[in-house]
Amino acid sequence: MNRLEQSFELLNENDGKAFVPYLMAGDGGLECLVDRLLLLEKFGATAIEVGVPFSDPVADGPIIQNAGIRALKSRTTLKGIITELAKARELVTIPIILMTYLNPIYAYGIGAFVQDIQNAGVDGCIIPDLPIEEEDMLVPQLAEAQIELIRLVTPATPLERIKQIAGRGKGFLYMVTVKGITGTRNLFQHDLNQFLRAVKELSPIPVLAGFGISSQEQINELTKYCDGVVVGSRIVELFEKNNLSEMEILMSIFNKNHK
Ligand SMILES: O=P(O)(O)OC[C@@H](O)[C@@H](O)c1c[nH]c2ccccc12
Repeated sequence: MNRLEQSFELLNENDGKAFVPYLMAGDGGLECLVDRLLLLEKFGATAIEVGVPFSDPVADGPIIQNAGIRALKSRTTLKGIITELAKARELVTIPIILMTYLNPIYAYGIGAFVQDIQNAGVDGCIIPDLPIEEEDMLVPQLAEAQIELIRLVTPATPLERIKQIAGRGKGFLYMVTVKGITGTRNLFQHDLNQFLRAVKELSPIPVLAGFGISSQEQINELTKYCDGVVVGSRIVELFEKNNLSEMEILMSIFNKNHK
């Protein structure tokens, strides 16, 4: 069983909810990546989504776009990130999910990419611009390397397609909460809970909500209807401000040491 499946099994046994923070690799310099991953693990992360900076990040809002620009300015490369992740794997026990657009993988070479991330102990990938119709170019190799592709559905995805997408995955289904880009928001569409419930019903694997989540209130509300949350922009912002105490507070309900 893959590390991701294991983590979710453990959560289920304890009636727990998952917290998956996102960070941009190379923001603040690639040399701080391992320490940041360790910190997120200590604060109670279930798994960590590690973003690869890219020049045309079509799904990203301003906070993550800017983090990507900072990372690219400090000359972060996919190769460099994978090298750091291999070091992290010796210390970090929770699953690592690499989030990248397709283009950097393509430029790296698909075979080399899969082999290198497998050696680095990566457990999953999120590739937002890889539709299920095109998966064959990559997913068989990932499956062979025991790396899960985490697939996304959004409020614009028809129910029939949600069923199809959810039925393919093993790790978790990423439920995008908005028809839009990443970034903190105060309000969600009023029918979001209904949508979450419908997705949850259709999905044989855990469902995590992401996009626009930045407060404990939002987390408490959303996790009534799903198995956990992904938080990106808020975490990126707190790392940038070096406001680690606020990060610890945001994650405190997930930190078993505090219970
Ligand atoms: O930043 P937010 O609104 O908290 O959303 C999570 C998100 O950042 C992270 O999962 C992510 C960053 N870039 C992406 C691109 C596509 C899908 C997901 C992502």
